[in-house]
Amino acid sequence: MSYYEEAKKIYEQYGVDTDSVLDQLSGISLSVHCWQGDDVGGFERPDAELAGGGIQATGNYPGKAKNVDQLRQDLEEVFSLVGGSHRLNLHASYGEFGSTFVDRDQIEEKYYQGWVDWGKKMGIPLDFNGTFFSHPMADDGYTLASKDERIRRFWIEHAKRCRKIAAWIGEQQGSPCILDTWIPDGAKNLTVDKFGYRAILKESLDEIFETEYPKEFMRDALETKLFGIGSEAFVVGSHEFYMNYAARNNKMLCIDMGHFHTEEDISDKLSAILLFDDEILLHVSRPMHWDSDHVVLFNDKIKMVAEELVRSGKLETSHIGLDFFDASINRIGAWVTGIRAMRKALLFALLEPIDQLIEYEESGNGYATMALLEQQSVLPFGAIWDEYCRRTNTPLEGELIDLIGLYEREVLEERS
Ligand SMILES: C[C@H](O)[C@H](O)[C@@H](O)C(=O)CO
Ligand SMILES: [Mn+2]
Repeated sequence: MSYYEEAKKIYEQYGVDTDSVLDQLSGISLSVHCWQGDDVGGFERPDAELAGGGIQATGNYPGKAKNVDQLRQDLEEVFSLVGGSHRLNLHASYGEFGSTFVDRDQIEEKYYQGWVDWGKKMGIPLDFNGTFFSHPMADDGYTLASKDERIRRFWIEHAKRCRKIAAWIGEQQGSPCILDTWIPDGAKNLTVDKFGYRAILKESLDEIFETEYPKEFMRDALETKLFGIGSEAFVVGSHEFYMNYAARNNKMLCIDMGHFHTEEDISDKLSAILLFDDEILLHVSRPMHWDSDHVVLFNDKIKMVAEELVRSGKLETSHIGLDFFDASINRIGAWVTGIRAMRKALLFALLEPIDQLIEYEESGNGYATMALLEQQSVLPFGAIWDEYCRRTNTPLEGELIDLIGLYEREVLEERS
């Protein structure tokens, strides 16, 4: 009997059918962020770099993608090493702009046609993000909440164009494009007129959302945040702000695991949000002391998020995006590790004997609930994961270091 067959029998004793779990797992889409490949630089200008905006990429590992072709090449490598269904989450700054500079308030559909075509060829639908940072018009810390009307209008125009582009992408690919809006607006020091800034942001959003797009083409998500580098004292688009805005305006919340106090249990927020909202967008990340965007690992926090999605029965209407960027290590390895870690967490959660756990809980047998969860942690999960890799024609864990090393030597080291 194979290792998998043995493991399957063990899970059967808990009423879990591993074959149907593996089928279910393949169908869950993970939206892979394009920005791990070039440290959030984008391709608006040669050698563009992430600047300002309360986020930071640290490290200078060689081989980063310097143009769209290199990024696609890297992504194709990544997708060959991770199994299951995926989407690509594209930032507006990654368009194909040619040799002329195209400012953010001038972007149009045509700059993203190449990505849509590539996505269709790869069987990978796209999601989209407005880029409200790394730009002189964001240098004073405010974009959509700016008190400078010229700056505010510039970013409103960007946001409107992003929505139009997202709807166009969704229509072309036959799958709704999730548009995430994250703005860096906030202040390093004490801010007196918080109410005023938030009122301006609300006004900007109201105008941006005046145009309705069909749900089958695009959906809007708003990303909340507690603090950022350079916005330690005040973030306009806080959790409470967007919770209220989203609820009253029928928008989706984006919950980034790095955007809360590091001691907060992000997983606990999910059932509270999903009870009232049909959909949610997650930015799965691994904050270390701050919103550091470390590579996601198969750790307790990720497991707890995956468990909540499965236990709440809301996996179908949850959009799982990844948001990490580590410039200090092999970027392909970073991507692959993070994507696979999220997939492992989902598998781990899907293998739970939920009905039995609930039965114990409802009968007041707290010890049995705890004991059953402890048993789960020592079941042969690795055998099921290996089988998933086999069924999706992707490498086993033990093969990754060599494969990624090979790509590094053959491709990344050739980049000047
Ligand atoms: C690049 C992304 O837009 C960014 O990471 C955003 O999602 C965020 O989390 C900012 O802290
Ligand atoms: Mn994020």
